[in-house]
Amino acid sequence: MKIKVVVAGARGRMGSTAIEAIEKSSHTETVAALDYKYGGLHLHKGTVNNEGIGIPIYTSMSELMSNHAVDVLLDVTDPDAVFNNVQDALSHGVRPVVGTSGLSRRQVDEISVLVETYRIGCIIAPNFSIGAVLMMKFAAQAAHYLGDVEIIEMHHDRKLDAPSGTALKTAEMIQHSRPAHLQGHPDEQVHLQGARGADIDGMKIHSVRLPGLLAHQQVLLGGEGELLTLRHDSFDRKSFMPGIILSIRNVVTREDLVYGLEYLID
Ligand SMILES: NC(=O)C1=CN([C@@H]2O[C@H](COP(=O)(O)OP(=O)(O)OC[C@H]3O[C@@H](n4cnc5c(N)ncnc54)[C@H](OP(=O)(O)O)[C@@H]3O)[C@@H](O)[C@H]2O)C=CC1
Ligand SMILES: O=C(O)C1=N[C@H](C(=O)O)C[C@H](O)C1
Repeated sequence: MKIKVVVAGARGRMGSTAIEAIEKSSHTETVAALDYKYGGLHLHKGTVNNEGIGIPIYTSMSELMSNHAVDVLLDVTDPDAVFNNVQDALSHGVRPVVGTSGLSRRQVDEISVLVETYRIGCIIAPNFSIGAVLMMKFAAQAAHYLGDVEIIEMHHDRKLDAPSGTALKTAEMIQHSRPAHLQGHPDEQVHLQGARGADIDGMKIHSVRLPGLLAHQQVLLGGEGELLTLRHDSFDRKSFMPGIILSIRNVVTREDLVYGLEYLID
């Protein structure tokens, strides 16, 4: 039996690539799209039609559930939509796999409580790319020895949130191995607001948005007379697909919340 997946954000860049990957896998199938508009229409290769071609679009989880058996919700929408979608899925017994960035720490904590209440699995993956997850793990390992860190994340100019979910998760992972401390000159003078980037425990995060980019991150770790640079590049959204399929297959086996793909890979 294939795992039945509903995709929220199915018309978008990630959603349409994910549907192709879900269809290609012998373990998964897409049964419907959850959207905020176009209910009653169908979606085929990212295009909405009224000819019944492709998967049906629903604007309510209850209506969707009364027409289809569903195991997993893949959410790749936007920061304003994701939290409601996850709450809705959990209350309908559907396991969320969340790729959407921009969830606050408080929202993640609330999702954790819901997961415990309903006792069904949920995976939140700030980055589905295995290479990016390795870069984050290596950065956390390296920060134990080289504790002065600056993160530069670079994305396409259609991205809504800054800093990226990946940069925030990287900083969070580094916080476990790096005691909080001031970096740079203690009497530093900033003459242009934002010049030194965002600050987490003294670590700096810089966000670049440009056409031509997709998703890239450098973690710079400085020591006396040396610099370690860890860099990851996603050149194609296909880089996220193995992580999505891994998450969908894994979430159906669990009853807890996983926040980060590093817990699914050794
Ligand atoms: N975890 C990971 O590895 C990755 C995560 N992402 C994240 O995934 C998200 C989507 O990225 P991307 O595909 O580039 O963005 P897109 O803007 O291309 O796609 C998002 C889609 O979601 C739709 N949408 C908005 N609100 C809702 C809603 N309430 N219900 C259903 N659909 C909705 C949008 O519709 P409309 O166009 O009408 O607004 C749009 O079609 C972002 O948060 C991004 O950061 C991206 C890449 C990798
Ligand atoms: O918006 C994107 O494109 C991406 N968003 C995620 C993030 O915020 O980290 C993951 C990846 O970087 C692509």
